[in-house]
Amino acid sequence: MRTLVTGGAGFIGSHLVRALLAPEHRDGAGVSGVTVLDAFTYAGDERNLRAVRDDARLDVVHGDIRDASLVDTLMARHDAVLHLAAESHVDRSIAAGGEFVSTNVLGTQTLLEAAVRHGVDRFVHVSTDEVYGSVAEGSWTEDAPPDPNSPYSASKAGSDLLALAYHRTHGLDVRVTRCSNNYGPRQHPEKVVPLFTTRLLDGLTVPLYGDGRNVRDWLHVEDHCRALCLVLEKGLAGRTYNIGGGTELTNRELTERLLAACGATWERVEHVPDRKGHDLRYSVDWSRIRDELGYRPLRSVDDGLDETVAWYRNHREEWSR
Ligand SMILES: NC(=O)c1ccc[n+]([C@@H]2O[C@H](COP(=O)([O-])OP(=O)(O)OC[C@H]3O[C@@H](n4cnc5c(N)ncnc54)[C@H](O)[C@@H]3O)[C@@H](O)[C@H]2O)c1
Ligand SMILES: Cc1cn([C@H]2C[C@H](O)[C@@H](COP(=O)(O)OP(=O)(O)O[C@H]3O[C@H](CO)[C@@H](O)[C@H](O)[C@H]3O)O2)c(=O)[nH]c1=O
Repeated sequence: MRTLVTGGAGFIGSHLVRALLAPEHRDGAGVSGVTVLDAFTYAGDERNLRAVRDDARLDVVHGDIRDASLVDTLMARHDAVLHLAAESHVDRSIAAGGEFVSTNVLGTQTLLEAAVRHGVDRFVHVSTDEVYGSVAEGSWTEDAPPDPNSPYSASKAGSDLLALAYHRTHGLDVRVTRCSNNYGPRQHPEKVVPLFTTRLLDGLTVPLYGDGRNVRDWLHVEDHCRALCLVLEKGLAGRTYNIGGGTELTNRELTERLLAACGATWERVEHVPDRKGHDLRYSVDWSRIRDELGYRPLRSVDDGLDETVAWYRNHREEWSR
């Protein structure tokens, strides 16, 4: 199975490419080769793929998912698509939403059209728990209707609905995943874990939004990538799968752990005005992927965060952007 990974030079995409090319994974996923399609925006980075760049099974194409002609040419040569390319940062979508609609909605639609035209076997659309909106208590199942609040999450919800519509209308084998907050090595320092970690290691303060009581579920990027491989191998057409990490933390609790791991104290925390429309809590019920596909997270947040901080400490100079 020749697999096209969009956004494969980004944070999650590059971990996924490494997982797909790993020897222990080769047979299970039946992946014979991987093509990365990535526009190398500010979020894409050649260094993310350094570990696999000499692998003959990997082809990296610099290009845009909105380029219909390029997408058509590539789709003709692939059996499966793992679609991760997106504008991914909520704060940027609040500052300017245009690229979010353009890449996340229109880019996804461009890929879906070409996938139908070329009879692609499987199309895994990687989405987010943010499409459900905030939940005060309990957790959203896959049956909850989308109710997004930020321009980012609205653009992702639009792309999810389009993906499912191409399944219902054209019979395309689409599988949608909605995961919680990823963390791990090589994440862009705009996101809270690498932002706080790199700033603390550099002796700077960290900006905690509002009262810091917002809750996120934390998912190690390697657990997420294992889940995506399971969905690619064993998922069902037209089905949506929530993916969680199993540990919810308030931002204050997360900050506390990062301060400890970096050897810093609360004096380094700056309380700054809240994010506009800041969702209080995200939480997904991921029993479907557990019961149907056998997924469970293997990485504990305690070890995972410590390892992540250690990674940034060990790669500080190389990774300063
Ligand atoms: N990071 C998270 O916690 C998280 C959680 C849930 C879902 N997701 C979703 O997972 C996917 C990957 O997220 P990430 O954190 O790795 O994002 P990222 O910002 O690190 O990477 C996105 C990649 O997409 C590429 N890209 C952007 N626009 C493009 C375009 N028009 N054409 C081709 N490539 C383009 C970028 O160059 C980059 O390499 C996204 O779809 C995101 O919505 C992320
Ligand atoms: C950047 C930043 C963030 N925060 C807070 C806001 C959030 O409550 C929490 C996490 O913020 P971020 O790292 O930006 O992640 P969040 O907005 O939850 O969105 C992430 O997680 C989503 C999944 O839930 C993904 O779909 C998004 O692509 C990803 O960016 O930390 C701060 O307090 N200070 C900051 O400087």
